[in-house]
Amino acid sequence: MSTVKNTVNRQPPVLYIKEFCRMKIIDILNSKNVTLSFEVFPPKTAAAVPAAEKAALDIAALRPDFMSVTYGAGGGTSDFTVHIAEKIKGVAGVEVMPHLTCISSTKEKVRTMLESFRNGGFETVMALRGDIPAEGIPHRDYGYASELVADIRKYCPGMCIGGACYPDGHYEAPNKDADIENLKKKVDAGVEFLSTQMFFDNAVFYNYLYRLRAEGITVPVLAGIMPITGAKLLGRSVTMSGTTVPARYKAIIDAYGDSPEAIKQAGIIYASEQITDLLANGVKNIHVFTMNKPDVAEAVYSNIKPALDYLNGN
Ligand SMILES: NC(=O)C1=CN([C@@H]2O[C@H](COP(=O)(O)OP(=O)(O)OC[C@H]3O[C@@H](n4cnc5c(N)ncnc54)[C@H](O)[C@@H]3O)[C@@H](O)[C@H]2O)C=CC1
Ligand SMILES: Nc1nc(=O)c2c([nH]1)NC[C@@H]1CN(c3ccc(C(=O)N[C@@H](CCC(=O)O)C(=O)O)cc3)CN21
Repeated sequence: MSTVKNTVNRQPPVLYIKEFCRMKIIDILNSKNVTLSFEVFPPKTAAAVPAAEKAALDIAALRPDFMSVTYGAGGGTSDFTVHIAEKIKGVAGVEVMPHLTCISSTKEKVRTMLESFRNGGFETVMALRGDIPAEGIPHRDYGYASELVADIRKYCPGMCIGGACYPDGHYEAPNKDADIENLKKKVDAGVEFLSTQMFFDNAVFYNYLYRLRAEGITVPVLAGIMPITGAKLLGRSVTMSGTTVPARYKAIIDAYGDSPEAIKQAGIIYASEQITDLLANGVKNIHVFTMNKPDVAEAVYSNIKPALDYLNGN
């Protein structure tokens, strides 16, 4: 008589993505010559939800190719990431990629978040390690984004995964070569496209892209553009990104920093010019950190829309 071996399956059950969500970000990137996407961040408190919702929906009304919602970055809280993402997708019908960070998370929390992404109909997640909190790391389930990528692959097969990369090198990496080697591991773990940290010097980006391709990293790379609309934002951005600020940008901040209106317009012009140059040099995918400012997103978009339309054959 044969016996059936009673095996205990210790693997958690796999989460399947709902049928109805169909536009993965990688498919959007592959479907057009050039794309424009906008990033927003979630509110910090429940009281701030209506204003954040309105900002996100006003930005979505511009009809970018897709949007991303950060995971509690820059003072926001991850509690509202799914809520804001659902509004954008459900109300405006714009595809969304929620971010997910892992450094302050347990495996259980990651799984719960992935479940809520799946229930919200999201087919793409931006997998990040996340900023190290000032008060230290509360959990040690994850060390690097590549470990999160591996877990998403395991728990959510079929989920499209994006990752971050650093044209100026990540501030914790000993040098750019090591950073690119680590990036290769992350891509090999299952990242289908990359999105860069903000940069203000396109030459830095072109050089970086050349190095990625030479290392065999062939996935699409979204160029991350931050319109600097105030001197304070530049300070915060440099602190969080470690990116270099070209002398000509410093001169603009020095000249107009004290005039909110002048510096805002200068930031819009600088970002629009950066994007125009990137598109002219064959960069296909532009990702703008809108800082939840619909007027800034709209101004940048209207400057570059004719170029995008032309390159897309419209
Ligand atoms: N919260 C958000 O929405 C966003 C956050 N970020 C920030 O970007 C930063 C890093 O996140 P990720 O790029 O996802 O992290 P990552 O884990 O890919 O890389 C972080 C650092 O660890 C190094 N590293 C990676 N794998 C390694 C390995 N196997 N061995 C040794 N070193 C390794 C990298 O070179 C890099 O210096 C964080 O500060 C994150 O918060 C960036 C964009 C958005
Ligand atoms: N290291 C790092 N962490 C991030 O979270 C991050 C990046 N880099 N680079 C790409 C985008 C840019 N992000 C940003 C950039 C700036 C702020 C920021 O200045 N936040 C303000 C609050 C803004 C407001 O409430 O209006 C802050 O005080 O932190 C937030 C997110 C999120 N992303």
